[in-house]
Amino acid sequence: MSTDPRTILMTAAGHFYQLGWMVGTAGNLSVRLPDGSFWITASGRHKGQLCMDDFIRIAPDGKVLEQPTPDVRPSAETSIHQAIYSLFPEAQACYHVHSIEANLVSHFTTGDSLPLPPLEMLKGFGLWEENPQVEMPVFANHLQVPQIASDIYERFQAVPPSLNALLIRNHGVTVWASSPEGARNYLEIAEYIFRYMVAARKVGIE
Ligand SMILES: CSC[C@@H](O)[C@@H](O)C(=O)COP(=O)(O)O
Ligand SMILES: [Zn+2]
Repeated sequence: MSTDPRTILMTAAGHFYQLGWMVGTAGNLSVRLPDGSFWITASGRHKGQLCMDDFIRIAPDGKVLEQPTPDVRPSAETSIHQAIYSLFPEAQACYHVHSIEANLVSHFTTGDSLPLPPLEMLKGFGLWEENPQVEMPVFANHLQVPQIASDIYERFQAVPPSLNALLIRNHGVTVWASSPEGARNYLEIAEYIFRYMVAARKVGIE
C-alpha cells in the first residue's frame, strides 16, 4: 500500500516547525496527486501538530474537492500553490515557510531579485556552474494573496526563474520540486543560503 501523501506533509511540517520556520501557524505545504489535484494544509493550523483532518484537496482550478468538515478552510495562500502547479508541470510538491533569515535577506535588495552568493550549496538546486551568478526572484507581499499569486504567474510565465524558489518580501520563501523530498531539500538549501547571507553581513563579507 502506498503512503498517504498527507503523512509526508505532516512529517515535513513537524520537521520545519522544529527548525522554527513554521511557528504560530505560519507556512503551508502541498503535494500534487496524479490526477492533478493537490492536498494542502488547512488554514490557521498549528504546523507542529497536524493530523489527517488538517488537509484539504483542491482541484487545479481551485475548487475544494475534499475537506474534513465545511468549517475547515484551505490555506489562505492556496492561490500561490495553484499558480506554481499551473506554471510548472513537473512540480509535485510546493512548500512555503516563514524564517527570520528569509525576512532579513529580503531587505538585502530593493529590487525584484536577490543575488545569491556563489556557494557550493547551489548545486543542490541543480545549478552545476563554476562560480554561479544566480538571483532569487523577490515579490511584494500584498494583503490580497491572489495578487501575489498573479504577480508570480505573470512574471514566471514571461521569464522562468533559474531556480525553484521565490521570496516574498517580509514574508517567507516558497520552493517547489518534482517530489516532496526534493522540496524539503530545496527549502533546507534556501534557508542555509539565507543564514549564510545574514552571517556574512555580520562579519563584514558581502
Ligand atoms: C502566522 S499567519 C501567516 C499567514 O498569514 C500566512 O502567511 C501563512 O503562511 C499561513 O497561512 P495559512 O492560511 O495557515 O496557510
Ligand atoms: Zn505565508
